[in-house]
Order: sequence, then C-alpha cells, then structure tokens
Amino acid sequence: NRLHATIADINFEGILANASGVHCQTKEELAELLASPYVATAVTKSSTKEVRTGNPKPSYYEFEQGSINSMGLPNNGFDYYLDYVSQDHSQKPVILSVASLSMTEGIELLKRVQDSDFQGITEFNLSCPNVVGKPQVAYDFETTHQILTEVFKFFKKPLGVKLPPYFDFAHFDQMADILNQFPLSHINSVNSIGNGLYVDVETEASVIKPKKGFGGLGGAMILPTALANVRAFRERLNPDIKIIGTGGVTSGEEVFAHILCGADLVSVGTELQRQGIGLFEKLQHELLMIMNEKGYQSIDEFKGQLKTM
Ligand SMILES: C=Cc1c(C(=O)O)[nH]c(=O)[nH]c1=O
Repeated sequence: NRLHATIADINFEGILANASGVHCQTKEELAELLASPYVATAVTKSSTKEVRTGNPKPSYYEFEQGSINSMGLPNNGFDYYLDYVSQDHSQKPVILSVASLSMTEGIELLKRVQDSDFQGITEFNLSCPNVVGKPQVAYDFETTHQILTEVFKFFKKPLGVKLPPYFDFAHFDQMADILNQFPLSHINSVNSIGNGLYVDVETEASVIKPKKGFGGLGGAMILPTALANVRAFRERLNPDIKIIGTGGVTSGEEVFAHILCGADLVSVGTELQRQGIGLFEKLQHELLMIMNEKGYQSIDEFKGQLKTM
C-alpha cells in the first residue's frame, strides 16, 4: 500500500483520520468512520470520567477561512469509549482520546486503560482550550513534565499526547526536551488555536455563546501554524515518537504538506465537519494524484523531506 504508517508497532493502512472532536462522539459515528476504506483509524472524542453535555449552544461556528468552537468537552464518558475501543473493529486500529480535566482524573483514567484489555493507542489530550476555568495543561511545562512522569510510572501501553500549537522557538525547544524524556508513541499536533474571537459585523456580536464568543480556531486559516508545529517537533523529537499532523487540511495538497513536514498520519477536523465522510475519498485521491505527478510510489519517499532555501 502506497499510503501506510506505523505507530507503536501498529500498522495503519492509509494515513487519514478524523480530528478528535469531529464525527466521533457516538459509537455510530466512530463505526461510520471505520467503515470508510479511506480512513486509516478513528480517534474518539476526548473522554472524561463523567458524561458531559458540554457548553451552551451555539458552541460551533463555521466561517469562510475556518471554524471556531467552544464545545466544552461534551462526551459520553470514559467507560463508553473504553468499551467501544476494546471491541474488535474490522481489524482497524482505533485511538482512545482521554482528556485531563485534572491531574488526578487524568491519572485515574489512564490507570483504568492500563488495567483494561485495550491494547491500542491512547492519546492524552493536554490541550483542551474550552473548559471554563481550566488552563491548557501543555502550556504549563512544569505541570506537563510532572504529569508525564507520574503516568509513565505505571502506563506501559502505547501513549501519545495531543498538543496545542506553540508559537515560539523557545517553547518548541522546551516542550520537545520534555517529550523526549518519555517513551511516547506519538504526538498529535495541533489542537485548535485557543481562544480566538470571531465577530459578526452585521449583528455586532460574537458567534458562539460560551466564554463571550472566545473559542478554539480550526480550518484552513490554521494551516501554517499546524505545519510549523509538525515540522518543529519532527526536527526536535526522537524518531521513535511519531507525529499525527492535524490542522488546516482541506485537500490533498495540505495532506501532502503535512507529510512533507514529517507527519505519519494526517487528521482532519473542520473540513470533515463541513463535508462529511466523503471527504476522505477526495483527500486520498488528490494525494495519490500529487504523488503520481511527482513520481512518488510511497509516502516514505517524501515524508519529512521538506526542503529549505
Ligand atoms: C477536548 C476538548 C476540546 C474542545 C472542546 O470540547 O471544546 N475543542 C477543541 O477545539 N479542542 C479540544 O481539545
């Protein structure tokens, strides 16, 4: 297969996935993702100990260049997703996303994953920007180091982290130094750009209800930030830590760009929300067309090979 990847000794046929949060809250949505031949894996909505309804609506809004969301971590509860990922899914891997509302809750949930039958990949979301009163863990380097140190005392299964975007070389360096200390399966970079604000000039109002309109930005407009983060971490992380590139993918071009920057898998959020599951066939077709034009037989020939001047 020309499109393949391996994370933590788990083989993926194809390289496309949903971004956690989109089309992944229910077992039906997850099953629909896995049923697509163009989807390599499905990532669950980040799960918390308790079921959460999330923030008041409207909490999601699409505009031409992207989207803004302050969903507030609505999910059907950790048990629901652990149960789902523990079942066999047509031989396709499923990634279990776990949120960290608090250090103790995150640790407790990961302990339950460790003690469960689930043998797949877990992704620890350290970057939810929309839980009122809760900072994004991964912007606090000391706390991040502390949590990962605690986790890896007991967690022996494949574990990755979902990161927020960083915007400063000192932060790329500091975060990579921390991550390289742990046997992580992967990073997923980037989560939405936290706390943007979209204003509707006609109504003179913000467009989502929670947090006075502040929310995480996604879609086309975050592509350069997403590519910068994928590239920066690819250059800094040890090669055993793979990368799921997320952010700004609307066509095969952006999938190609993410891979060129070093992504092993590529996940799609806003555009998937817009276009539905049919998008994956379009993305895979366009990627293969680009590879044919360039004479690439396999992903491995150009992965991480971004040229600079
Ligand atoms: C898990 C919560 C997240 C949410 C949310 O549920 O509000 N939105 C995002 O853009 N990223 C998240 O990580």
